Amino acid sequence: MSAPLDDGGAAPTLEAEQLVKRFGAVAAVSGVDVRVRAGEVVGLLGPNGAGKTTTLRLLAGILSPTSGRVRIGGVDLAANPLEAKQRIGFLSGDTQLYQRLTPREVLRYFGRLYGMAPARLEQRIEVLVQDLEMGEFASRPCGTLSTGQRQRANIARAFLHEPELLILDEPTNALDVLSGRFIVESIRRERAAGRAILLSTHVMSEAEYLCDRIVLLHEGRVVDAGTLTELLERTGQKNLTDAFLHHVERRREPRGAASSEGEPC
Ligand SMILES: Nc1ncnc2c1ncn2[C@@H]1O[C@H](COP(=O)(O)OP(=O)(O)OP(=O)(O)O)[C@@H](O)[C@H]1O
Repeated sequence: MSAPLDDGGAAPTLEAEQLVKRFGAVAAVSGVDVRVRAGEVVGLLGPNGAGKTTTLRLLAGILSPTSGRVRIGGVDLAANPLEAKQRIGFLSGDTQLYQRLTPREVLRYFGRLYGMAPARLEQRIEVLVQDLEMGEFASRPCGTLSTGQRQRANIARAFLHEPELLILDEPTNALDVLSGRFIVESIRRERAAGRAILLSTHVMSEAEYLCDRIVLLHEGRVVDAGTLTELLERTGQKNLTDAFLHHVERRREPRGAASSEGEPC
């Protein structure tokens, strides 16, 4: 099933329709629709191999879809990739910083790639160094930074050009509780500033706290989508972990054994 994942209202910043991605015989993504509006955090959840990273890469223009369409701020990603990508800040799960450059130098490098005016770029770097509390390590080579420090620098890179859409692949992966909460709060600030945010996570408590809507992906398809309240009501569960397990385990049952519970959206 695919879901429109939308509740009406203003035009979404991100709009993807019927995304399909095959790698040879592997159907990684099989007809996914996603919409995210300004000032909204949407969480993409699913078990390992569900297609989360592939979906985020398709939406960020890192991968081309086998079929389907993506628009960012109304700009078609396939037809105008440069214009569409200017509107995106992407945090990939495997982002590597240049080991010998400092976070400030990395940000300067990417700011130039984004075509930012020098004065604005320097101002943004200082704002991000302050907001993400990077002062202590912003002038040290990235190769010497801890996991949490590196992730702050990666997040700064995604936020740098004030894109209207943030696509974040597991932004708190491998971080301790304090560092994770710090990143979550920085994402909430970006939402308050009006950005549209799509992120993947395996941390259910984080999704419950942060996400305005949640999309559950399983075997490349959307199996449920909505607010936390809607997901809990539909599955009759008390928390997101149980709602998630409800969907995954239901799909593990032998063919024909799954209940006739209506598919939402
Ligand atoms: N380049 C590729 N070539 C072949 N298969 C791929 C490729 N990239 C992803 N896949 C397959 O597509 C499916 C979805 O993978 P994907 O990485 O998108 O899942 P995921 O939900 O992000 O998983 P995880 O939570 O483990 O990171 C998997 O079966 C994976 O093996």
